[in-house]
Amino acid sequence: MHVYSIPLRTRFRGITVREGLLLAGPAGWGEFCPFEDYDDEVSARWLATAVEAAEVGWPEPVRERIPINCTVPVIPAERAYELVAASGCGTAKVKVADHPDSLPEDLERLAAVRDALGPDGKIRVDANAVWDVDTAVRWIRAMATAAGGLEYVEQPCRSIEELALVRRRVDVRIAADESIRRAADPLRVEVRAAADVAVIKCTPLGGVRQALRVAEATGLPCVVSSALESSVGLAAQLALAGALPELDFACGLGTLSLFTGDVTRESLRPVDGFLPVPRVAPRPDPDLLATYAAAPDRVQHWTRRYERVRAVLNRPR
Ligand SMILES: O=C(O)CCC(=O)C1=CC=C[C@@H](O)[C@@H]1C(=O)O
Ligand SMILES: [Mg+2]
Repeated sequence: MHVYSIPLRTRFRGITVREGLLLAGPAGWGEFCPFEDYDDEVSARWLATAVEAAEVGWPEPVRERIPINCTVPVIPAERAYELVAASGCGTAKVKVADHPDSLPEDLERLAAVRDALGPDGKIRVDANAVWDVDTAVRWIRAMATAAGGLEYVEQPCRSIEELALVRRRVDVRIAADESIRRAADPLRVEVRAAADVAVIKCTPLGGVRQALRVAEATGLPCVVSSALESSVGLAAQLALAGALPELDFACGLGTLSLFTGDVTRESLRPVDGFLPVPRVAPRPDPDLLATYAAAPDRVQHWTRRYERVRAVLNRPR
């Protein structure tokens, strides 16, 4: 087992350094990387994903390559333009609503992203559940205008009921993310009246097979999106995108561009807006593991966390 610690280029989801634990088994490498605010019960699903990769492997894919969206964090408009123009992606996902007065900056960033993508590009936004219904309706309309059209808006409000109300009042598609992955039972969330698209992440859902079941249960077209993994964890997400029966949208798996480094020489960075579907996770490189080795106290933290969560996962249910 190895614990990595890789600085991010920009703050994302409130963090500036990404940490995770890599483990190896007969089927390959897996990654256990729940964010710090997740307790052991929730983290058990994240561990199940790592264990599936290391001990069982993934189902056969039905496609060989996945279209990828570039992810635009909360950065100034000029930097957003450069990031999107350099990405080679035809779709961009823009993080918005980072603070209560963010609207003017968000609109500027969206206009810059449209300039970089050109008229044929697709732009989606992610509000991470911060708006109430009226704010969502107002801001989505303003953002759709500034962006010259939106492909969808991801999780504008917290509850499924609120998503349904927003959906009736705007003519932009709604995507559900937290509503699915943070549900007590993701197999039983009723999102069809509240959303047009389901965002599915195998890392927090308990593995590729479980994520395929959740995707089917939503009854919606799906987008696979990252949980900010190294290439080892991203490989599982690509296996999911490769195995979904239908895939109509670009996937949010280009997030290594947010990292300053990686644990493998075969980094899963998109080329011309696509990533291949790997059969196994890329092998970590000993020198890179040493470069990005976590400090001893963090290794101890992750080792203890792993042991506690393993006990939760092994508990008879
Ligand atoms: O979907 C993407 O383009 C990138 C992934 C992404 O946005 C996220 C990754 C990790 C944590 C989440 O807060 C965030 C999301 O909300 O989708
Ligand atoms: Mg999201």
